[in-house]
Amino acid sequence: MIAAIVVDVPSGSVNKTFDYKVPEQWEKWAEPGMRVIVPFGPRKLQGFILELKNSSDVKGLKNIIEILDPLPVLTSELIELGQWLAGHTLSFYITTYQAMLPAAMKATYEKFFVVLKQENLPEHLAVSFPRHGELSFNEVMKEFPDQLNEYLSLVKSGTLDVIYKVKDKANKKKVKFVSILNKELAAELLKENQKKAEKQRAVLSELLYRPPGDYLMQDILVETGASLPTVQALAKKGIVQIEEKEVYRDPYKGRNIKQSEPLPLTDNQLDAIKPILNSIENDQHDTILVHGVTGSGKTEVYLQSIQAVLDKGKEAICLVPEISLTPMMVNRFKGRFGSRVAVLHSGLSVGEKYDEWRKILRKEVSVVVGARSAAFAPFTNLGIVIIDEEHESSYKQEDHPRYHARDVSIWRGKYHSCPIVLGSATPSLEAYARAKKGRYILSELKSRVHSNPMPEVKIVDMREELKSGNRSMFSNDLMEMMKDGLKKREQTVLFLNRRGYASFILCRDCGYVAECPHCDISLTYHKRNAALKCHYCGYQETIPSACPSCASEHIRFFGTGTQKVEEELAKVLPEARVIRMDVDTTSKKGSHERLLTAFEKEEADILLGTQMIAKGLDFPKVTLVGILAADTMLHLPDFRASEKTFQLLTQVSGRAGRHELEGKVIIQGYDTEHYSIQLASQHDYHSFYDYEMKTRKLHQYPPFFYLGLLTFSHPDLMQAVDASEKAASFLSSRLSEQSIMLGPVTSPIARIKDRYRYQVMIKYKNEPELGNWFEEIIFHFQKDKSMKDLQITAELNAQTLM
Ligand SMILES: Nc1ncnc2c1ncn2[C@@H]1O[C@H](COP(=O)(O)OP(=O)(O)OP(=O)(O)O)[C@@H](O)[C@H]1O
Ligand SMILES: [Zn+2]
Ligand SMILES: [Zn+2]
Repeated sequence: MIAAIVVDVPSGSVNKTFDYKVPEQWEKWAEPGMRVIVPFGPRKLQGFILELKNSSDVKGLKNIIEILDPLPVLTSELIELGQWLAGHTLSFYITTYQAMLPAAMKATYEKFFVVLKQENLPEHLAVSFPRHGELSFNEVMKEFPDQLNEYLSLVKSGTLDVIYKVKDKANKKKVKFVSILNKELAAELLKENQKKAEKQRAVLSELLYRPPGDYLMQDILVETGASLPTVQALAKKGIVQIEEKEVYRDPYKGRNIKQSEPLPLTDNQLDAIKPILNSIENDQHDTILVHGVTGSGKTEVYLQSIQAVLDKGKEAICLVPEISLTPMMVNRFKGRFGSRVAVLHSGLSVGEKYDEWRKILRKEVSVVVGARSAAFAPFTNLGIVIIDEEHESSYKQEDHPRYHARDVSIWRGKYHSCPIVLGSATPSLEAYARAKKGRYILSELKSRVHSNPMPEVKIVDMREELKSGNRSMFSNDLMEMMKDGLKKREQTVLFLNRRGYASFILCRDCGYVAECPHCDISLTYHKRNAALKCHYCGYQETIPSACPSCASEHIRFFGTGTQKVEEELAKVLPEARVIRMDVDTTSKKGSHERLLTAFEKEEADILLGTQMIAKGLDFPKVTLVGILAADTMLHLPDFRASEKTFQLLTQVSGRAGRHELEGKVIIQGYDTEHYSIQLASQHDYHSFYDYEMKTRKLHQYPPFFYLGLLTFSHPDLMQAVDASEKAASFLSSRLSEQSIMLGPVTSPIARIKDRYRYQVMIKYKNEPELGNWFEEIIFHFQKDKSMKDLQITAELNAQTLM
């Protein structure tokens, strides 16, 4: 039997499968989708079996060394999806398959020195080798770095050899259980009245007191104060039995989740769910865009759609952006579907994620709630994929494979003939345009559930405030309303828009801004360790006390951070209890949840935070939302800047007045005339859509054109320019008339990690060969040995130009 295997070598010449022989003893259970270890040149590498066949054209095939999985980890659907995805995102097969699996299943490789000729090994090195004769390469690097050359020359002379070992990180958690094996012996021992076996007797009486069964060793030890050797002694005597069993690490263990029943849907919700249920009923693939204003009850529509899918014996995936995957959100799903829900998000440990994933593979759950990569959940009877907050940019992975969860989901929807639901209060222009064209079904929820009005929004121009003598970061209106809220014991959400808000160091005399010496980007100020950091390469330096350019002492931190707002709040509203949520206060595991729960229990009056409080929160007592610095994002070099601003303001405003109490919103900024701010304050998505579509059309941006992007980077500027020019001339002779080529030009960030970056952008409507041309370009430069420092990234449907 022959296996076609894709091997863990992400490089151009190996994006294909290799044939290996399946050793006889494994022929019975080898299956496509299993991970294997194979020899590859001098190394051992991980790979996936994609296909089994009877013959191969290749002579002298090597054997598979090991099959890692007892069952396939990639379903036949995922194998097919991976091949499509590799083409669609211009990535390697191996990279796409690895992206579908939890990180724990990705092999790591470790190098070892082994002794071939003991007699030639110098004494001072021989002592470092453990008895089994294998010394880890990493250990040498760490412990004896200056001996490395000596080791390497011994490899050359044949005294030592280097071997590679594959390490599988996917460890299962095993836990010890104990049970009574022989009741009579136990009873006998209990009767004895010796002092010395006191602890043993405590264990036995505890076990005999309980109904017969296996008990967690840990519990028994805690209960009786005995130690493990005590129980092991009992096991030796044949009185008890100790067993190791595999258990799942459950991140939500011990949590009390209130069960919820389906709510009777409002008329609006009934209208919105109709096309979804119709699609489920008829096993039909449709993409349905649910455009529902904030607080319109989209989640209930999702939950009841999922119920309909489960009733048919099928499975459901619900994707949620990482930052709104709050415990509150998880509880809504667990409350409805209980232990049938698995959760996948980055807050889980590698082991926890692996366990949640295996529950899916083993069909122990039928609902998955998770961030982007949950789109690959290995269900085999998928009945629906729901993408909440469809417009979120985090659904696009900005690293290989550069996939969009929406595209992956729609592919799967076609495969399983089931509906894909996209939901948002502020749909992406792409999705809404497709819905208008009839490619998606449009389902609108125009009003809030409790038929509350949308909150009243007031825009405040901070330049006017300054003119009238208010130098604080809060406008007079916002101050008044916060005070009012305090009096009425209602709650306030204060949102500080950080994205695009450079917290950099600026010299007030000469305008000098501290920049990274390796990247063309300003350094970010970190108060906690008084350092300046580069977010692209990790470079760090201490804050200068004088300007390096003019020696002035007026060099200081510029920009508003949440910490600063908190300090100011303490000055102007000392009686208010404030909870601050940002990367600093939520870095510890569980702190995110703790803070939100405290706010929910009304232990604070004001929730102050950044992007992480913008979405999904549903607190009945919140009546005021204040948005500080609403316009900062508008100045980013990003054609989506207006769209992102509109979405963010709408989402944040939507936190106010969701239940019985009416809500109010204050938007503060400097560029408040901008249409994205004005229209967000009027909750007018449709006018925003029309206006923004006109600008996109005028400037030939998505959704009217796709963006193809080729980025060249090289330590030598001229080489980067040269390569990009060659590529541009190659493309310009091939592109159709309708397409537009821009560049080569420097990338918006011209240098990262000492590599200069140049880009060529193609705006196109229909260019079926473009992917092939990009690959040809990459392949061409890969063959060119003089260009080995060149890196190229290619994208067919770029979301940003950064
Ligand atoms: N049919 C219903 N009857 C009563 N209450 C409902 C109903 N549907 C939803 N709700 C409640 O209305 C509130 C808002 O619903 P939900 O959070 O789902 O809105 P949403 O559309 O997801 O809003 P956002 O986009 O702002 O997150 C929730 O507290 C929810 O429990
Ligand atoms: Zn200066
Ligand atoms: Zn840097």
